[in-house]
Amino acid sequence: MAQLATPVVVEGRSMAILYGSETGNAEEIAIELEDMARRLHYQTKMDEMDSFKLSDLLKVSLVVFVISTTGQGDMPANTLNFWRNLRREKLNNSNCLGSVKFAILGLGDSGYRKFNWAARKLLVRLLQLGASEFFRAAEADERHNNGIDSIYLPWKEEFKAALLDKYPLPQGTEPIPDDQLLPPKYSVQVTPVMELFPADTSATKSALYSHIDNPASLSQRRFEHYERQDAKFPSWEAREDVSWELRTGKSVDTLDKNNVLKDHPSKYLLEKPDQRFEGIPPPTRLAVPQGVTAEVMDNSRVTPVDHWQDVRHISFDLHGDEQFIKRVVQMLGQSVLSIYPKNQPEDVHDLISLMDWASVADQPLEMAFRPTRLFPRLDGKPSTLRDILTHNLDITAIPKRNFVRELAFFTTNPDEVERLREFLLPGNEQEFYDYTSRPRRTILELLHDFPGVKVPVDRILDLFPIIRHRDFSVCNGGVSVNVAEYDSDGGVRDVYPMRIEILAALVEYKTIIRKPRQGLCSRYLKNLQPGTHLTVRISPSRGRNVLLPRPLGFERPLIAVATGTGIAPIRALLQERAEYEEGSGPGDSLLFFGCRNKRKDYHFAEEWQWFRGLTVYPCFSRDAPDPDPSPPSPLPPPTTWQPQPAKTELEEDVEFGIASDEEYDRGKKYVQNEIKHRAKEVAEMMKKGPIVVVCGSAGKMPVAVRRAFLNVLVREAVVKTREEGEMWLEQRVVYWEDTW
Ligand SMILES: Cc1cc2nc3c(=O)[nH]c(=O)nc-3n(C[C@H](O)[C@H](O)[C@H](O)COP(=O)(O)O)c2cc1C
Repeated sequence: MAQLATPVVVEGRSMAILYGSETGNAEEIAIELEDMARRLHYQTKMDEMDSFKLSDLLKVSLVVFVISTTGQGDMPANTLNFWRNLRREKLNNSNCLGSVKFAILGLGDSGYRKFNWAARKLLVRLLQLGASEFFRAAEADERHNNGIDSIYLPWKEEFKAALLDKYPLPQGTEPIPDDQLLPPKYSVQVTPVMELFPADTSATKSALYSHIDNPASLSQRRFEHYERQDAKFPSWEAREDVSWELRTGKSVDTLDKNNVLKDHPSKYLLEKPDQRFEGIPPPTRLAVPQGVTAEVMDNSRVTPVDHWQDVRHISFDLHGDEQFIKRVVQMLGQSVLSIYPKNQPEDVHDLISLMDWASVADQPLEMAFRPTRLFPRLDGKPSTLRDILTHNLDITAIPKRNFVRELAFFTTNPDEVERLREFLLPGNEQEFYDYTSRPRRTILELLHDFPGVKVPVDRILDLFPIIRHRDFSVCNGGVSVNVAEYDSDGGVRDVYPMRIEILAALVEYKTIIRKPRQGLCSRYLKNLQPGTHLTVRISPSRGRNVLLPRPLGFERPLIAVATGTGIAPIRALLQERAEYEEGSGPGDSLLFFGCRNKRKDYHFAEEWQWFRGLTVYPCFSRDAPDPDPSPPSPLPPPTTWQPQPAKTELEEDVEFGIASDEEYDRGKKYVQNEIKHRAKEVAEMMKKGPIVVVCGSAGKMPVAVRRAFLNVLVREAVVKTREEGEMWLEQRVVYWEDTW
């Protein structure tokens, strides 16, 4: 391993690097910036914005924010507390951040209407509170040729130069070069066996399998220690010998000395050994902040097996006290369920073998200092390396630059060092992309390609990314259907189970290296068995404020547009509205639902008839034109609309690569075309100031749908121009997009 180069502690030279990130890009950049700052001898603190108090900003000499924009110009979820504090009214005109010097790098996508809004909002507020910008802000754009790197990489170089220029290093101190290894940021240590069992100083390896003649042997006590921790994960000796047994067909109860029984630890296992490497990760739960217990009740595939996509309808019972259930009910129809996926046992085993970690894999770890996002075990027991690799670290993520850079320090093979460093040289971005992102190569696969790499255990938290939770829109709503207040004897329960459902499209694909791939969470969900208990989190979805308080919002008509699993939040909303039918009653609803085939992915088709006042226009993009053109709704087909030549700006959907009117006429139905096709009906509803909800994949669809609405408003003379139409949508309509 390379020699350590320790940054010098320089008085007053400190930097906080705070990130707001949904999918990890901002976090990766924050990690890189921290590395750069440490090499310039800054004392650093890098974390999610939410883990930082406002007053902490005053304690460091410089603050760098790396923040992406999500939703429709929204702040990422892990910044919301920080942002709420920053916006408190009583801070107005206080100049409370007068001593703070900051820089902002925003990440966004100029395909969205509110490009980099999170960074812009943050910048404005920090300046309002008296903070000063010590380096110019930049807005990286996913749309550029090299994605966010096109702006970020040159910005980083300029930023580094500015730091050295404005805050020079003390005389005699030089920046630490990139090819020298910095000390780890986090502290991980395998608990020494002697510390676990201090009385056992005379224990020797020969005692390992001989506790019959040495009843207090180290191995016996050590095994029992692990056994108590988690019956499913015995010590490494057990694993090694189980695989030996499977290979040789010999029994574990063999004699290793005359008349001494080799009492194998696997005798104590509660399950058959060969089950332990089947695809199901152990159900060990993590102490997720605000997490709740959910029990899987059902996990059914809703698309036929011959359909390209496996879509799951999964229901859970949440367990909590009355107060908790009431809180959840308040937001149920407009909430997201966060799931924390785990790695597969065979992948973990594979990594342990590759890294030669078998001898320590099942020993408890001491983590004096760990990343905020790395949640410990819920049962309070110390995590082992195998635990961390199973539940916390994303060993099948696509390797990022930080990972590859660090890895070069942990191989003794000079060819591997050269190859790894080559990836990161300026000009080799495409090569790196072709090796990693394009084929969606995983960290585990990369490590197989570089067999000389042996990562020391104390580096794992610095090196491997942490598993991110995945959010799923809840697809059921309403109060009465969800709360079971009585147990089977009719008595009131202390704990109220509450049913919560999601619709999850599993990500499975073939890449250019022709290996079938599965997302981490998809693989986890696919194997999730009814009866499994897991820790989840439930939180309001972003559009909630617009639609609540109930039932006010529900008195307005609804125009819902969904594609694919985007139907999930809309089903929840419709169920919520149905709750109020008896009272104030919801307005009429129109649903435009886009999918491929009527018989394959028309989710919840059989349910729509039960909603009063709902008209559904399904749009099947891959079905042949219906021989019977009558729509499945009681409304008469429109008579006034005629396809127009693509003359006006409003009709240039083709520019977006989406279906044109001609394609529509050939039977390719897309939601945006159908909206235009139903212009009269949509316009009538638009005049009533409806709630418009657009859910599904981000990108072209929401843009095309908004254009279709503008098209309708102009064609049907609700407004005169597109600009007026935009104002109509802003002011007269509640327009909510939930896309991902
Ligand atoms: C669902 C979704 C919504 C987004 N909304 C916006 C947006 O409103 N404005 C914008 O500039 N970028 C938007 N983006 C682009 C992200 O900001 C960009 O991909 C960024 O690199 C993500 O960084 P992160 O991984 O740190 O979250 C959106 C991306 C997604 C997936």
